[in-house]
Amino acid sequence: MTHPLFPISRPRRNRVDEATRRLVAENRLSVDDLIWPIFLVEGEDQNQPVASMPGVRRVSLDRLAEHVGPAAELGIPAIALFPATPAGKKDAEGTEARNPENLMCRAARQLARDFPNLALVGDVALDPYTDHGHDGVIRQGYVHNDESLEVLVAQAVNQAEAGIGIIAPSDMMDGRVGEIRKALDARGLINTRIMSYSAKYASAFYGPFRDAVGSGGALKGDKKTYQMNPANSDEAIREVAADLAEGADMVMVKPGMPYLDIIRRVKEEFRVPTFAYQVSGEYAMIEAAAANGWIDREKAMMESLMAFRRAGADGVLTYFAVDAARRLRAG
Ligand SMILES: NCc1[nH]cc(CCC(=O)O)c1CC(=O)O
Ligand SMILES: [Mg+2]
Repeated sequence: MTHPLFPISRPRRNRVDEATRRLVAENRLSVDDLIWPIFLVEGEDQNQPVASMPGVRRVSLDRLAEHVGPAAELGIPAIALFPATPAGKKDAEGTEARNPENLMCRAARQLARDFPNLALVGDVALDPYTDHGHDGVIRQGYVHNDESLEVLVAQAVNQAEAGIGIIAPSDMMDGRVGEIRKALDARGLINTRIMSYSAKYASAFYGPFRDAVGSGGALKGDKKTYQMNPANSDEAIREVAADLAEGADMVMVKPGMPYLDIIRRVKEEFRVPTFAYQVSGEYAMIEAAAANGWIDREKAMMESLMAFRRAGADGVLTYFAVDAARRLRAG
């Protein structure tokens, strides 16, 4: 049985050549949609490869301008900063997070000076600074919500005062967006934006990232008492609603590709700026398959990024940002 409209209707007509395909394309990916996560390391003249993330580097501050320059020139609007902290600067309370001279703050001041048009996204969570690798402080074996808030707020204010324009809490403590907003406003930082990792799942896809920042080996247990259960979807809607009510300006879903359904639901429900994080494990999978010759790296990269746009994401944090921007600029 053929479709009753066939052969009058032939869906393939609109796919017949490149010009027509371009005309009828429903979604577009642009350089404006990209946020590039970068890793910072202490020391001098450091540009270290991350084994599980081919092409991704950890750089010291004296090599930072050279690292970030191409992204700025390509017009990528924002970069997200992640510090690798030496073991000697970690403790149970994440004290280094409040140090105005910590690596992240020094990087922020330098970048704000060298690249004034580049938005800086600061990850707020204690895992770079805790010797147990958790995102908050531990009391009686439990990541204590309310006591963690105090440190996270101090961390957020510290970053904002160093020039981070977009504060991105990734810790998943309850109430942190509201407390951070209040503290920023109290200091007159009314235009410091909050991009909340609202629906962040306890995921196996963060493995290579924990390698990159050196928090993986340290992590005791898992993050299931604060990050979301991958089985849940309605809960993501409640999390986003709470963060928006507390003052989040933008929300994020993380990881990305395995959670496109969540992005779609969040976008449809709230119609607010919604971002996806294509996380380290997703990047590593594409790179590994490409290195084996099993998939075409560039095509898989561009297809994965378009998938986020189609799902409803306004932008994507992706380790592919620079390569994708080059590709988009080339036309
Ligand atoms: N709060 C820390 C944080 N911020 C971003 C990522 C992961 C990013 C990635 O995998 O690319 C993580 C790891 C975690 O929650 O353990
Ligand atoms: Mg929450």
